[in-house]
Order: sequence, then structure tokens, then C-alpha cells
Amino acid sequence: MAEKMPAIMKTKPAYGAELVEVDVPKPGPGEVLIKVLATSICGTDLHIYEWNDWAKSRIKPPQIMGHEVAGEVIEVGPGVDTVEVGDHISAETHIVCGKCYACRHNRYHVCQNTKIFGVDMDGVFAEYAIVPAQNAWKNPKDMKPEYATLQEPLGNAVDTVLAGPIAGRSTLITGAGPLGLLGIAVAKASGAYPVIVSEPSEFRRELAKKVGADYVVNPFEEDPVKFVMDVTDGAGVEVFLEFSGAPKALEQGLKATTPGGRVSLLGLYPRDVTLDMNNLVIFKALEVHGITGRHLWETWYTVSSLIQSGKLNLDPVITHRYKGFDRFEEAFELMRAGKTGKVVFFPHKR
Ligand SMILES: NC(=O)c1ccc[n+]([C@@H]2O[C@H](COP(=O)([O-])OP(=O)(O)OC[C@H]3O[C@@H](n4cnc5c(N)ncnc54)[C@H](O)[C@@H]3O)[C@@H](O)[C@H]2O)c1
Ligand SMILES: C[C@@H](O)[C@H](N)C(=O)O
Ligand SMILES: [Zn+2]
Ligand SMILES: [Zn+2]
Repeated sequence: MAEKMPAIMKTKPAYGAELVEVDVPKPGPGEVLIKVLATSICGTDLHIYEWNDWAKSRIKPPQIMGHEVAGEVIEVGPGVDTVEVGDHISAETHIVCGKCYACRHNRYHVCQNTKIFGVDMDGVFAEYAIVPAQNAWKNPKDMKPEYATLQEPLGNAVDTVLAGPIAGRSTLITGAGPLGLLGIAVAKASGAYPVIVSEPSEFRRELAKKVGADYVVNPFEEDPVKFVMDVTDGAGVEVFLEFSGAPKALEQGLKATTPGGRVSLLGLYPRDVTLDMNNLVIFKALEVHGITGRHLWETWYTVSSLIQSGKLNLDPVITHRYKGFDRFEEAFELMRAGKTGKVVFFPHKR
């Protein structure tokens, strides 16, 4: 095995990242070394690349970026007995303490001491990477690496879509970015009908249709609330899934939800949001869920089974595939411009 490897590294506290040559790391106690078979870009990587206020407050360069991954274990560190050389794995990104009040109530996804893999430590945009064994999730060896790397964000989508009943329910999805597209795939595989998607980007509305959306609407040109009312004969949707992080979309979705319906919120808002809570939530008796991360490990079982069922339409979601990291800047810029679904790198060129 090579001693050096290319890696996308946040080298400086400034916009961008660099492709550098670094030593292949050695796994320490409780760690495994993987050969990275596929890795995908998350919106969080984009924030680190852009060096926004959140990244400034959290990231300590130099650091290898990336956290969505599919890999093969090639070495295990001392004390690791849950994963073996040859296993194919992905990684849960939330490294939880197991000791706090939330963890002791099996609410690991809201652990109060969570560290994030690839955010608070080196990540996976490299040919080889270290993964904490406690966060390794075993994949069937015949699962395509480009699907396996999507399991972590699929977990966000699964927790959003499946936070309540979905089969046969009319559903509004706001935002068809990478997460919303995965949400459409999960909703369709789970029997939602009709699935209505509100998304301003024409490129992403087209992707939404390819993934399986039954109706798409441009909220900047048409009133999505009226659109939903027309499609649902004035009833409104049973389920509203918010994947945009746009305050306006939240308000429109609440208006478009039928009284007594279910609302699951994944999008993160850039500022405090003002809403008519009385009329949009309370008097409508809506069931509202905040969604964060993924349930450990229930969500991973669901995601893996959904992929293995063959019912998830993931191919249209993956719009860009790169061999090696040479064109990583192009990949980040395309994603920043909203001209992608999920972007997947295959670090080993052969
Ligand atoms: N809660 C969590 O654990 C968690 C985890 C991952 C991501 N997120 C959040 O989920 C959201 C989606 O992630 P992403 O990577 O797909 O983001 P993204 O920014 O790529 O996608 C958002 C989409 O919403 C669309 N949009 C903008 N304004 C809109 C409006 N008024 N109505 C409808 N759509 C609108 C955009 O065109 C874009 O396609 C983000 O806010 C992200 O921060 C939350
Ligand atoms: C860290 C963040 O990017 C990750 N996708 C999460 O689910 O929390
Ligand atoms: Zn992420
Ligand atoms: Zn904890």
C-alpha cells in the first residue's frame, strides 16, 4: 500500500480547500483504517469550503474534509473487535458520549456532547481514512459504494419522511436540494401519493420529477399553497416535509397542510423565523417534529433495507461522479451554484 495519499484538506481559515499529499494514517486504539471506495459532498462540507460563520467557529485547519463514505476496512487498531479487515463499512457521523442524560435515554441522536466526524476531526476526502470503530456501520459487500456513501444523508431523509405515517398520504416537500431529493426517493418508495414538490430551481424541479415527484411547482412564480389546494381538492396535504431552510417555504407549507396533519422539519433557517403560530399550528392541531441527524442505529437499519429493497430511486439523485479528486474545485463550485444533486467521488482512479 502507498505511504502517501491525496486528500482534500482545509489548509487555511479562508475560502476554498487544497488537494495535498499526506501520509496514509495508522489506526489507533478503537479505530479502523479504510480504503475509501466512494465519498460524497454534504452541504456541511460546502459551508466548510465557503468558510461561513459556523465553519469559522468550529473548524480548526489543517483538516481533511468529508464525512459521507463507503469504504473497505484494511487495518484495525488495538481493541477493535466489532469490525474486521475486509468488511465494507459506512460511518455514522455523530460520535456520541454514551453517558449524558440523552444517551442514557437511548436518544443518541441528541447527545449533548456530540462530536462530528469530518468536522471536529479529519474526515474521508482521501484515498484512505480513519473511522472510529464505534461509528462503523457494516454494509453488504454487494451494495454499490455510490449508494453506500449516501446512507448518512439518507438517514436524515428517512427520519424526516418516516417520522409518521406516509403510505398513501398526500405529501408536500419544500426544497429539492440533495436532501430533499433523497426525501422524495424515500417518500415514493414508502408509498406516499401524491408527492408535490415546491422548488424554485428549474434544474432541481426536473431532478425531482426524475426521482418520482408527482407534481412540481416553482414557488417564485406560482403560489404553492393554491397549487397544493388545487391538487388535493381543497383539503391540503396530510404530510409536510420541510427540506429547504427557507422561512417562506415553512410558512407556505404550514398553510398547505390539512388540519390535524403532520409536519417534519429538517431544513435549518438562516435566522429566527416569525410565524402566526396560533393560526398555522395550534388551531390546526398540527403534529410538528424537529428532525436532527439519525436515530442510532434504527435509522441505519431502515436505510440499508430500503437500498437493498431496490425501491429507492437513487440514480437520478447522483448527478455527478468523479474519479479521483483532481476536479474537486469544479465539484464544489457546481454544488454551490445549485447545479447538482449528490456529488460522489471515487478516490481510487483504478
Ligand atoms: N437537521 C439536520 O440534521 C440537517 C442535516 C443535514 C441538512 N440539514 C438542512 O437541510 C436543508 C437541506 O439540505 P440540502 O443540502 O439539500 O440544502 P440545499 O441548500 O442544497 O437545498 C435547499 C433547496 O431549497 C430550495 N429553496 C430555496 N428557497 C425555497 C423556497 N422558498 N421554497 C422551496 N424551496 C426553496 C433551494 O433552491 C434548494 O434547492 C438545509 O437547510 C440543511 O442545512 C439539516
Ligand atoms: C454533520 C451533518 O452534516 C450531518 N449530515 C448530520 O446529519 O448531522
Ligand atoms: Zn453531512
Ligand atoms: Zn451523550
